[in-house]
Amino acid sequence: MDDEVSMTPPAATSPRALATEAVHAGRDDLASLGLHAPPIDLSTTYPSYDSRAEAMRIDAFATTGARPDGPPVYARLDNPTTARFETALARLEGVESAVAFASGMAALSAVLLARASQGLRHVVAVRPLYGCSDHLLGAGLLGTEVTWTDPAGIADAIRPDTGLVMIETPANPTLAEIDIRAVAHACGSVPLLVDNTFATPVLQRPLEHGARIVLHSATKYLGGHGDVLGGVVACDEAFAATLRQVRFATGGVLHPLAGYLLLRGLSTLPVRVRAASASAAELVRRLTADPRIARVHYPRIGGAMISFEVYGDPHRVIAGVRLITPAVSLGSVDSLIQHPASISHRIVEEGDRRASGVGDRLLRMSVGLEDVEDLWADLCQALSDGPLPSARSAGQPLGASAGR
Ligand code: MET
Repeated sequence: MDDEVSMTPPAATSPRALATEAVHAGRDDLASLGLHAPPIDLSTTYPSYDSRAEAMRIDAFATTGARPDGPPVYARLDNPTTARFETALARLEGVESAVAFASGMAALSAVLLARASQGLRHVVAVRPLYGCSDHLLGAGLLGTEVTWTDPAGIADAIRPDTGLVMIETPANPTLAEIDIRAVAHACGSVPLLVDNTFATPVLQRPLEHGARIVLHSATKYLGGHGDVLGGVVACDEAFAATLRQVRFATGGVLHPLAGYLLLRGLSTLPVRVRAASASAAELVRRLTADPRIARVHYPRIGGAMISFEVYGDPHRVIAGVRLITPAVSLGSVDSLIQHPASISHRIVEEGDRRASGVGDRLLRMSVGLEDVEDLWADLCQALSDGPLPSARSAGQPLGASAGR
C-alpha cells in the first residue's frame, strides 16, 4: 500500500481565473478537513483553560489588528466562517485582505472612523453616491467633513487632513462612470475608495486601476439572492488590520450565517452577473427605441443595472409591474425596480439630488435572471399604463446616454 496520502492540497502554481476563484477561494482547506461544504461556526465565545494565552491573543490583536492566531477569544474579534468569505472576496478583487461588516453602511462607517482615528477627517467625494453614503458623509454623523467635487476638481479639493477620496462607479443610480485610473492619479498619496457594488469584481477590479480601497454592499450581487445583509472592504493588510480593530470596538460584525451565505453567493457571482448583464443590454436596446422613454442610462462596462427616465408618471410604472419586484435594493436573482428620488436617494437634499442627475422621472432597475421576453412584456405593460409622451412630438432627445 502507498504511504499516507498528503492531506495538504498542492499549492496553486499559477493564478486562477476569476470563475475558478469564485468557486474555490476561501475553501482551499475543505478537502483536507474532509468536508465539502464550509462549516458554520456560530460561537459567540471560545473556551480556554489558559488565561495567559488568551491575554496574549488579546494583546496581539490590540497591537496588530491581525486575525487572531488560534481561537478568536470572542466573536467580535474574528469568525472563521466569515473569514472564508473575506478571503474569497479579497482574492476576487485581487488584493491581500478583506474585512466584512454587518452591512455596507457599517463597512463605510468603519473606513471613515479608521481614517478619522488617524487624524484625517476630511473626505473628498464625487456625486452621485448611494443616498445613505451621501448622507453619512454630509451629515457629519461620524465627525467627517466632506468636499463635494467633480472628478476634475479632486486634486484641488485635497487638503493636508484629507483621509479619503470616495467615488462610486458606475454610480447609484445614474450609472455615470468615472475613470478610476485618472482619479487615482489625482489623489496622489490619499487613498481612493471605489464603491464597486454595481460592477462587482466580475466587470471591474478598481485596485488594478490605482484605487486603494474597494467597498461593497455585499447585500447586492455578492449575496445575490436578496436574503443576506452585509458589507465588505477589500484593501491591503495594513488598513485591514485597522478596520478589524474598528470593527471590534464598534461591533458592526457580520453574522456567520451571513458569512456562509455570502461565500455561497460568490460561487455563482460570475455566472449571475454575466447572464443578467446580457438581459440588461437587450432591455437597454429596446428601451432606447421606445417612444415612452425619454432617456436610458447604461454604463460602458455593462452590467445588470439600468436606469431610464420616463415621460409619464414614474410612480405609475412602479405600481404597474407584475413580474418585476417593486422594491429598493438590487443584485438579486429576481428583477427589482424603484424610484430613486422617492427611496434610495430620498435622504439626499432635493437640490443636491437633482444636480447630480437623480431626476424625478428616473427609474432604476436591477435586471435579474428571468427570461428577457417576460421582463420586456412586464415593462411594456407597466409603461403602457402611463400617458404617452407629448414631449416626443416637441422633438426632445430620445435614446441612451453614457456610451450607448
Ligand atoms: C434603504 S435604500 C437603499 C438600499 C440600496 N443601497 C439601494 O441602493 O437600493
